[in-house]
Amino acid sequence: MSGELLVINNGSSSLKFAVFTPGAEAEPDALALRARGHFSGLGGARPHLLIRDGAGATLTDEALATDRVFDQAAALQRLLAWLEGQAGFERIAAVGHRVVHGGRDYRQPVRLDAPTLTRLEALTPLAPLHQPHSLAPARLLASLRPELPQVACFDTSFHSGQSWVAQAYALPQRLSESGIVRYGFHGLSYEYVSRRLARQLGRAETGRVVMAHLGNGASLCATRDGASIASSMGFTTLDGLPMGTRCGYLDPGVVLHLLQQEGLTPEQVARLLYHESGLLGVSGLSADMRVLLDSREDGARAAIELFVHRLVREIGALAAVLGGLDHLVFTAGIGEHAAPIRAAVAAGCAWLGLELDPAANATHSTRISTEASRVGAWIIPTDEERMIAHHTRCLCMDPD
Ligand SMILES: Nc1ncnc2c1ncn2[C@@H]1O[C@H](COP(=O)(O)OP(=O)(O)O)[C@@H](O)[C@H]1O
Ligand SMILES: CC(=O)OP(=O)(O)O
Ligand SMILES: [Mg+2]
Repeated sequence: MSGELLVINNGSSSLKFAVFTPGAEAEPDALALRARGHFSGLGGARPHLLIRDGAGATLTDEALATDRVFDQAAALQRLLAWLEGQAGFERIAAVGHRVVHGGRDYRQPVRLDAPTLTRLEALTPLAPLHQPHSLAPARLLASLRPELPQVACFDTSFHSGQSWVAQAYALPQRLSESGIVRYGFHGLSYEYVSRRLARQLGRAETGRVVMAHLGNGASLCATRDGASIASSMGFTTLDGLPMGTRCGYLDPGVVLHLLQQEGLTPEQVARLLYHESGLLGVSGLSADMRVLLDSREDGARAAIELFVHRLVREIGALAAVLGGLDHLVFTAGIGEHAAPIRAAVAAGCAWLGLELDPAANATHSTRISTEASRVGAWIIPTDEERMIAHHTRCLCMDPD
């Protein structure tokens, strides 16, 4: 395939993108990064755009217009204008999108045509913060360049081979059969990190691994020799760990209580659980871990304590499912950058045989456990965009 690959990773308040040139080999590492960009603070008071070239040099670093709401749609228009001015939109040969939910029907990356887009849009209630933002750019691009191949890469695919028992809820069978099961998310990140860990260890048999993707959304994934065994996220992106603004797992009785006793509407409950809970709700201060770590307020400390407690508890549960733990891997914004969080989690995992190397942790080294540690602890920066570019390349070169 000649031409470049555009990757769009659209989140609830951010849009990340990247441009890659495919190499001769169909390997993620063979893709040459041309540029990487990040629109942040979308829909808020301080939208911002940062673009770097493949070598990391800054191409654009600007505050975006605040005289009107700068949202995902505005970000996409700005991205297209930038592409025109740079390599030229015409040189883009295919576009890969991160789509959070593939539901029951999509277990692998898929070419996006009109019926597929419609089917994926129907999954919006299961990932309301993500699904619409992922699919809107695909619709716009399809209208601007109908001949341009577009590919959807799913967060859920990596987990689709889990055993039924890892996926099932203890609900009547007809509900499980209708698709109310655990799907798991952040799969593109886990797929990439898992490959990097294998590279670090020099073998594909990575053993019993728990990966912690700790960003705005946060989840854990247990793998055995690279295959997903269990995940902390379930049917929707609300489950599992507390996140920036999401509550994580909750007694379903709380939802019933809010609806029946407190008289909240379903929309109010959704707003509470998706947007007003998690680190933001507990701290009463911020969803941003940097702000919480810098704060001396009691709320900030409580939010961090709860976040770490739930992480340690869930890592223990996944270690039990794996029958032990060989490696613990940290990734995404908090996992890659927040040394105090990693230190607290590692302390809570000492009973599993994890011994942290504090100096390596403080300097964000790749391996952060001591030589003597029975469990290896690692920081492996994620690259969802590279993984999406890889799948897009594979699908557009070989439609089977
Ligand atoms: N240096 C840092 N120290 C602590 N937390 C950080 C740091 N840098 C980023 N983070 C946290 O990472 C989170 C965002 O992670 P990221 O992976 O970029 O999220 P997403 O891709 O889901 O938008 C935020 O909570 C942010 O505070
Ligand atoms: C699935 C999910 O929560 O994604 P993100 O971390 O990008 O919000
Ligand atoms: Mg993310």
